Amino acid sequence: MSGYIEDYEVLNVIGTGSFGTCYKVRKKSNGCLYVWKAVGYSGLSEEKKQLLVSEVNLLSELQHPNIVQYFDRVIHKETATLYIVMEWCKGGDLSTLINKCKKSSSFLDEGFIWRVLYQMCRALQACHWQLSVTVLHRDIKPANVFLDGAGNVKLGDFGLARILHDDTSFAQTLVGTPYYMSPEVIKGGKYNNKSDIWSLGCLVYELCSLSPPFMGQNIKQLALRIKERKFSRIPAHYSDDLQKIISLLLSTDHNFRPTTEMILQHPLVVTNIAQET
Ligand SMILES: CNC(=O)c1c(C)[nH]c(/C=C2\C(=O)Nc3ccc(Cl)cc32)c1C
Repeated sequence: MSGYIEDYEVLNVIGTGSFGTCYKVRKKSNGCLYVWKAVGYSGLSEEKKQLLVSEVNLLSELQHPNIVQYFDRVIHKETATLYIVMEWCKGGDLSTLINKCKKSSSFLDEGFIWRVLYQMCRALQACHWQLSVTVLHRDIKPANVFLDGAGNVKLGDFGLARILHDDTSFAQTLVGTPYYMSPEVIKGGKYNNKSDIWSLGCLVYELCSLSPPFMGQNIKQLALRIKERKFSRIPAHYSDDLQKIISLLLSTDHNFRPTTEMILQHPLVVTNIAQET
């Protein structure tokens, strides 16, 4: 399905993510709110343009309560812009939530953090196994996790980095600081499903500590910290169970990192999620 830009009323800019600007829009035919991400494709080869459209078509097949739903795509040839129309998440993103906690010197509730872990695992499970091909998110971070109005946590903004940028290696990460980059990718290895699990571990850690587990003054120092895998315990008021599950997700060897299924069935998760529902 492909719509037209005239189908939508642009309300305001809500952010600039990887490879594009996001706008809050209203669809004229039903009055519903959506977000569209404007991605310029003028600099892409014909092959990459086809890849981009097929990638968006693949993502539109990903239908899951914990994945931001792709609804439509609009190709505006006059400006060589692809508009990707996605679900409106009225609760905003986790990066904004973390910044609010920092400003108010407060912490997120442990129960909320367990719910984020659980629902993000469900989202990754769908990405990794639901379709005929494995979809790796490749850019899990607080700014790409959203909250709807019903307490659901949603993974969004699938970094189209693999298409829009040739090299997603550590050294070539041009958009932001790669705090969540996994050890195997730093060493030049292939990004794999377990790399998403590492990033999820970094995300859960940051929800607790309001800072990433690994930081550095520069890319080189950050890479060293990640490879050394030394990180402080999450704040003392959070449970040992949460500390243990984060430590498991941050296993240096990706072979020892659990799959989404193993996490969802892990006794620590089952016990703590049962208390939440
Ligand atoms: C302060 N943040 C907001 O107000 C906010 C709200 C209420 N929603 C969003 C962002 C999105 C949103 O609501 N749906 C989205 C789908 C894809 C992407 Cl890349 C972003 C969004 C934002 C940034």
